Parts: sequence; C-alpha cells; structure tokens
Amino acid sequence: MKYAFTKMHGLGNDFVVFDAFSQPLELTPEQFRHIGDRNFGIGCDQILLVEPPTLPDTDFNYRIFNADGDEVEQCGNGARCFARYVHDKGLTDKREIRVGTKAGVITLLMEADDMIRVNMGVPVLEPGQIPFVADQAAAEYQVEVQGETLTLGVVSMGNPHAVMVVDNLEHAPLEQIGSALQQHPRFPQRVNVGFMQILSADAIALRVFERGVGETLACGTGACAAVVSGRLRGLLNKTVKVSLPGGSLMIEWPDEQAPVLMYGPAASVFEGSIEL
Ligand SMILES: N[C@H](CCC[C@H](N)C(=O)O)C(=O)O
Repeated sequence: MKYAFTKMHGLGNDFVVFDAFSQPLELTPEQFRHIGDRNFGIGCDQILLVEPPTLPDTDFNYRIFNADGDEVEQCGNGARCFARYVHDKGLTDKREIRVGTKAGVITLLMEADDMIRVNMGVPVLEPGQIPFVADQAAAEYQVEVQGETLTLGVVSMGNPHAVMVVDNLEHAPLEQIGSALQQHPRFPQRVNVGFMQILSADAIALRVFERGVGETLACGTGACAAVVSGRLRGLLNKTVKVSLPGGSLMIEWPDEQAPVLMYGPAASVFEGSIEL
C-alpha cells in the first residue's frame, strides 16, 4: 500500500509525518524501522502520526515512534512540527491546538512570528513515575556507570531524561555514557541522556543522546528536562536559552508546580509517498 508523508524537522531533529486522519495507519515496528532507515528507507529520528482526537477536549491525537521502532510518550520538536503540519494541511485553523499524547495533553500555540510555543506539561520528578530506581526524589542522584560515579539529574517530560552537567560539551562522552545508560538497571525503560554546559543563569549549551536514536541535532523534551534539572540544582533562572547543535530553543519553567513552556521553529522539507 502507498502512504503519503511529509518530511519535517525541528532544529534538525527530523521526522516523517503521516496523516492518519485520511489513511488509518497500523504499521509494525519493522515498518517503522524501515521508514527511519537513512539508507534503505526515508530516514528520520522519529515517525509522527497525526490522528483524530481520542482524549476529551482535544483536537488531535499525536503518536511518536523512534527510529528503532519503539513507540514513546512525548516529543517536543515533533510537537512544533505537528502544529505546523495540521495548519499547512488545513486540518485546523485554530491558533491554540490541544493534542493528546501517551503522556497526556499538550497545548500548541501558533505565534504571529511563525514560531510555535508548546505547553509541555508539568515535569515528573517522582522516581517511580519517571521511571528511575531511587529511594526518593532529589535534584541530583549518584549513579554508578562502568566503575565511575556520575552525578545526574533525572526528570520525565512524559519520557525519561538523565541530565549531566559538563564543563566542555565538545568532549562530552555522549556515545560512551549514552549507550551505557540504555542498559542500566536503574533506567528500566532506558533513557534520553542530556549533556549540559552552563553558560550563564540564562543560557546553556546542550547535546542529547536520544533513547532509540543516538545523538540528534536537537531534542525538545531534552531541552525542557535540562532546564528543569538546572533549576532544581539552583544553576538556572526561570527563562533559559538552550543552544543545541541544530539551533536554539527558549525554555521557561517558572516554578516546580508549573508546566514547562518551549518556544521554537518547525519546518517542512518535502512531500513524498512510500510503498509499505
Ligand atoms: N527519543 C525520545 C523521543 C523523541 C524526543 C525528542 N526528539 C524531542 O524533541 O523531545 C524518547 O525515546 O523518549
């Protein structure tokens, strides 16, 4: 069967987006892996499905699959592309869009300057809900990795994130630590791993080794998790510019009970179709 898709990206974190409104999609993990394959398929970090709403008082449902074929709870850069997509395709003319995900409802706002603001919800800090093995919630945890004791922040934006502060981002051990934490017993559902360099109380540089993908050019939930962790550690102010290899996001987290707000771009690259 032939499926139409749109290739999109948020700061170089790239997606294949399918309209599951007009063409119900039931694909297998193997098919998702094929779509994500940069040599034998289309190539992307994640596959996004735009579906009719399932949660009350929402406009759409939003499903996310990593390039390894696994479905995940949340994708921040994908959320901005989702908003761009449903507008470009005429699926809505609303400026404020409520979207159901596996992690709950997020709100997308089309800004006048063609940027998109997303309410990413309140971060989850309770270890059992992240999930992460720890006795109680803390701003920092000591985690043994390959004989070394790492100091990590651990936060969920619906999906699990570990955040490590580094002095020199260029030489951060992304592959070594990122891969090791995927098999770590304290992260039972694996984990996205962010490496954060503090530039000031209002600015960080960040690289992310994403669960199910590896290093990406940007990670929206990773940027949110890094700012949450930085604020819990007393290192960051309420509004932070997050510079990623693919570009920068503005992230705002006023206080612990508040949702995290993310502000940034989304782009369409090309349309195509694939036989599956
Ligand atoms: N790799 C993530 C999903 C995509 C998140 C990222 N692309 C973003 O922009 O938030 C996970 O396994 O939880």
